[in-house]
Amino acid sequence: MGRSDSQKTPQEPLGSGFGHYAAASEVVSGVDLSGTAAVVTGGYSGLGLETVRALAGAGAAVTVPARRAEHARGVLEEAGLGGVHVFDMDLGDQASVKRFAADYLDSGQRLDLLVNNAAIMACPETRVGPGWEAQFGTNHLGHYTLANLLWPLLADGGARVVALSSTGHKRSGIHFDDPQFTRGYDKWEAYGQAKTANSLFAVWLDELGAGDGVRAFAVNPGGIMTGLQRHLTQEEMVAAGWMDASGKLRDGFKTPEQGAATSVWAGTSPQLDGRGGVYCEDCDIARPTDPSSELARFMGVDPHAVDPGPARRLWELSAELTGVNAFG
Ligand SMILES: NC(=O)c1ccc[n+]([C@@H]2O[C@H](COP(=O)([O-])OP(=O)(O)OC[C@H]3O[C@@H](n4cnc5c(N)ncnc54)[C@H](O)[C@@H]3O)[C@@H](O)[C@H]2O)c1
Repeated sequence: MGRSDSQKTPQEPLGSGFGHYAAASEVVSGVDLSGTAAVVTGGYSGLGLETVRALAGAGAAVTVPARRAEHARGVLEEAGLGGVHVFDMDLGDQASVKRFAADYLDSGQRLDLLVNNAAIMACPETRVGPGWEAQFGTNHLGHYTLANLLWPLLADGGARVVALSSTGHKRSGIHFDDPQFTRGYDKWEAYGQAKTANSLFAVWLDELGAGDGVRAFAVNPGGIMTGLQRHLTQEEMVAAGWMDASGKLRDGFKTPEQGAATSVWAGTSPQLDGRGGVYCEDCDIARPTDPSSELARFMGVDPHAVDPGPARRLWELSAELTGVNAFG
């Protein structure tokens, strides 16, 4: 298990040929995923729903673990995706994650792709589980436990794991001295920590899993208006530079179907065979952030989000907090 440094995938683009606005359906056009199975968290709204649509459209059997399963079933049926399996799961509740993982393992299904897509963003200070900061507890620790408990199936299938990160990672590394923000809460710093955690999780899972053929990728989907912004006022979105005062989005925003493209690409592209542990955007491996570029706020990956040192330390912290570690 594990790899030597010389086998690491460089954080450099491959030239996938898909542009910024490629749609998820284009990425799987002509691709046959029948006989494969995927789990997509939060796969009934925003990017998750479009990820499910693309994967199921290409023939994959898709399961959506959902906090509101009845609601999720209704949405999926209305979207013409009634064949998608839906289970209950609240990522902020470790017992619920464990129940879902046990149910999935019992279901006899295989697992070729896990998309850790669900998240909350910039919420008011909230605690989950034993007092964990909600964005860290939900976006990172929930998915950490889910992937570790599904590890036997991931390893069986030589699966890929896709972890949704964000340009939000640029806002913060991991606060190893106070990961739960007990000394003062900042909603963007907490989202930044959680999205850095999603990326570092992919880096270290890839390190641990590559020997068993399991490869992991972090994905920045780009900017897309979805339910994720529910905790923000229009003034805050203007201040963030996402829209002008009239509410018009800045250039570069994507539709949800375009926003799902990089998740689908990272989960299925043969170009990534034998690679992993990298941060992707616009259907390619992202470049490291170029500080001289005007787009540096929105594009590229900051070194702290792909650094194996904190990635390993975060894994150890997560194992200690959750009591779960498939590699312990
Ligand atoms: N929309 C953007 O501009 C953007 C930008 C960068 C990254 N992302 C990332 O993309 C992913 C998808 O976001 P989206 O924009 O589609 O948002 P969304 O709000 O439409 O979807 C998030 C999903 O997560 C689910 N979820 C939230 N809390 C949960 C919990 N406790 N248990 C189970 N499920 C839970 C929600 O029910 C929802 O289905 C997120 O990881 C987000 O951080 C989005």
